[in-house]
Amino acid sequence: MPVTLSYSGIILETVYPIVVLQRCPMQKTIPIKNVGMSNLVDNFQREYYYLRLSITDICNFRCNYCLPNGYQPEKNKPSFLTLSEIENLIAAFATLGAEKVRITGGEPTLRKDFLSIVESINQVENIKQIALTTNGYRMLKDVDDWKKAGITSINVSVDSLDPRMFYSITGVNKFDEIMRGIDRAFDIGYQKIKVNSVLMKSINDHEFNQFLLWIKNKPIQMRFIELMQTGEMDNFFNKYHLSGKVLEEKLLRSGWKLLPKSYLDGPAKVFKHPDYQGEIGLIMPYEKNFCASCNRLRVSSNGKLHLCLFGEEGIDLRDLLQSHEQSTLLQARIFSALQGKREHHFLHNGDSGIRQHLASIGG
Ligand SMILES: Nc1nc2c(ncn2[C@@H]2O[C@H](COP(=O)(O)OP(=O)(O)OP(=O)(O)O)[C@@H](O)[C@H]2O)c(=O)[nH]1
Ligand SMILES: C[S@@+](CC[C@H](N)C(=O)[O-])C[C@H]1O[C@@H](n2cnc3c(N)ncnc32)[C@H](O)[C@@H]1O
Ligand code: SF4
Ligand code: SF4
Repeated sequence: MPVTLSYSGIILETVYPIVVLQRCPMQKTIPIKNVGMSNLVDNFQREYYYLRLSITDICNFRCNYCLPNGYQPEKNKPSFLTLSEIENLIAAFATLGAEKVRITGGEPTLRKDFLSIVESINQVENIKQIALTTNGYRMLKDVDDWKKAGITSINVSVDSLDPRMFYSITGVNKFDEIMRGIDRAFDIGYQKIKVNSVLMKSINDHEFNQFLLWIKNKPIQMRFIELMQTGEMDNFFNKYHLSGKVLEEKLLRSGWKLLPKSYLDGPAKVFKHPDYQGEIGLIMPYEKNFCASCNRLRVSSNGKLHLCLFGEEGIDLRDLLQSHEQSTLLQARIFSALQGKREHHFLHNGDSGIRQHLASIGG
């Protein structure tokens, strides 16, 4: 059944009625609740203030859980969003209420115009945080420039504190340099660094106590991420997935306390202990209700809006990123698409949608 919606006086033709109909098969009037609101709110009353923007899917690492064979160039692939397309995109999201942009990839810092991208996002009114997720390859050399350009917070992936294991997971022998990059970030004034580690049974789970020791006197938020199943994994997931619940119980037993969350925070459950300067974050996407607090949307490096980390093909925005004058239409398309966002992922059924690996969208 076609449904006509309007946003800021513009008639929207498509509102993804199938999703809505599946939720209420008996209803003739479709209850789209958020029509006419200027902020990004979905049909489950979740609000979106946080955009994860992937600026490239190229990566120079070969993480065993992500790109075990390294980055494979594709023929006839669309080019990455240009600086001006990114400016138009961020301006539209900011008008819709986004306050935080996370730049991710692939490895985002490999883009030659990385600093210009950050600088231009920094000019957009209403954007309060520009965060970066990086493998840390360029951190030691470039973190000063990142800060000057406007990066407000950095998440860096370090899957092991043992340099040999680090090499075996990532395929890159840069452990010491990445550690020095983190130190440099503190030296130049970052108050906190978040470190991501994908939890893998018998690969790095035995390092938990070393990680604790590491953050005792450092303001690091050490995050353990449950391995998520993606299309390119064969037996990897079954062999190595470990629930973060075990760590949560351990933390609670030894006096760590769950901290409250801000509306701009990502999905980690964050714990604090009076004897530690650092914090522990657990990202547990297989936990019940993980998606209830979803506050983020994603745009891929070729300009597709992804409502969920897992799932659909993406909604092309690129034709509306060509000039500032298209902003209202662009906002309308984003708003309309959001009304089709699903309540949660279907990872429990082994369904990661089209997601072959997380480098394609930035995690
Ligand atoms: N399933 C799922 N995983 C997510 C989501 N957001 C982030 N992650 C995973 O969390 C891990 C860390 O992500 P980061 O890029 O560091 O960002 P974040 O945890 O959202 O960080 P903050 O914005 O600093 O709170 C990655 O492995 C992501 O794939 C999400 O919405 N759903
Ligand atoms: C896709 S990477 C992109 C940014 C950057 N290259 C990096 O590694 O930080 C973003 C995050 O996704 C995580 N990730 C990748 N594949 C994953 C998977 N299958 N399960 C859980 N986390 C994953 C990585 O550990 C990293 O922290
Ligand atoms: S997790 Fe990040 S660094 Fe590792 S292969 Fe994927 S995109 Fe590259
Ligand atoms: S899996 Fe999808 S719905 Fe759930 S938190 Fe992540 S992006 Fe949001």
